[in-house]
Amino acid sequence: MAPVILVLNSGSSSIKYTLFSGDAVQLNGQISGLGAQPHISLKSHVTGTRVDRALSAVEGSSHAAALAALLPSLEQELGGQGVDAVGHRVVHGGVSLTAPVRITGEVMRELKRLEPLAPLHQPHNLAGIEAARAAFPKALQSACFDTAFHRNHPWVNDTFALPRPLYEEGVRRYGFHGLSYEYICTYLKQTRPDLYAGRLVVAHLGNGASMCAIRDGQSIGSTMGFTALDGLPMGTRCGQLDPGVVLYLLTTKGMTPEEVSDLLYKESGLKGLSGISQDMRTLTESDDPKATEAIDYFVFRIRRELGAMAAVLGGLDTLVFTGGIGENSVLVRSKVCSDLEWLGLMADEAKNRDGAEDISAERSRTRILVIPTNEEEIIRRHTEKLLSAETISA
Ligand SMILES: Nc1ncnc2c1ncn2[C@@H]1O[C@H](COP(=O)(O)OP(=O)(O)O)[C@@H](O)[C@H]1O
Ligand SMILES: CC(=O)OP(=O)(O)O
Ligand SMILES: [Mg+2]
Repeated sequence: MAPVILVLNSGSSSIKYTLFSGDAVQLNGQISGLGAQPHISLKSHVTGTRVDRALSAVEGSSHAAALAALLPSLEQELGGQGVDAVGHRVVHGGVSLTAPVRITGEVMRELKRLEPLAPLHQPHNLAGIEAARAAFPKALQSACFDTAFHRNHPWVNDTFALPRPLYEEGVRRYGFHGLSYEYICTYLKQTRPDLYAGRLVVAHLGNGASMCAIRDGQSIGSTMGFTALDGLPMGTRCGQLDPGVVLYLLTTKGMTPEEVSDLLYKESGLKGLSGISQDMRTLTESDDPKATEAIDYFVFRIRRELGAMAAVLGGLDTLVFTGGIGENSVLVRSKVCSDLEWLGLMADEAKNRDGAEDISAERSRTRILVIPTNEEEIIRRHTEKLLSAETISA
């Protein structure tokens, strides 16, 4: 029988979920607006059931409560069939968790220790795990890490120029969005092996955003570092910042560490620059010059990193756009790709507008692709492997 696997991607204000039977999606959806205006949407690809409603304040009061609200629909869908495994996206795996694992007490302790390094994500990832353990006590629970994809990147990309003992205790550049990069790599390997074998840059542009230089399916360098604050500006995160600014905020301005953390994680990026919104759609529709400036800064940083990555790779064969903005924003893709003929890169504006997978102009030496990411599918594959390894050894 095909294993039944539930995949949970618990974010700061949302839980995205997909129920798989084997590799077929049986049901998917998300609970959004946790802590504000909680809402559940769900679509069954088997029975056609749809749910689209606001959750009550009680149902939306925590990740556990929200998962409990989802259970009746899941149980109805399963019709008495059990869930064999629950696969979780976990943003930070640190130095030691470098591959998907079955979640044990020891794993949970290590993940908890890493919470300060991913305050927007890790506590919610762990809340999702606790809730799933209570709801599906017999199922295998697996953790798949955003950091794992980068663990073998070169040392020069792994370290900061700080005294060595700090590196030894784990102050390193980890890199994130690894499940998304892994998905793009497996997709390219299957569909365009020639491009997979070349010099590749993937721009994962969502609410969180990062870029990764890839060779033969291996991360060579990424824009995110010790935490998911570094690199590109994001919805509410600052991206690359002179550490002197942090010292200034703490000393001259006398801000507390919590205030600085909130400023850098929740009030900066597109939201901080525009003063309007963290949402790229809202900024694109706005005619306020600050919205345009926020988009321009976002694009400027992407182009800067693209140049740096092309230098690290010794050239560029393929640029892939993915993530909510990368997949949907015609404007951002167009601005990123403008005047890059020197890099052999030219977009075809009609293809860009029409939603083609390959949006490069005929005479572009570098291919420009738009590929929807699928972190859930990667988590399913890893979880299924753990499940079958345990069945064999049992
Ligand atoms: N049609 C669109 N045009 C421009 N931006 C879009 C569009 N659809 C989604 N986005 C942007 O994608 C971002 C969310 O990306 P997503 O990858 O879904 O986020 P998350 O990191 O939370 O999973 C938001 O900034 C949103 O505005
Ligand atoms: C790591 C990270 O930034 O994740 P997300 O894009 O889901 O916020
Ligand atoms: Mg994301």
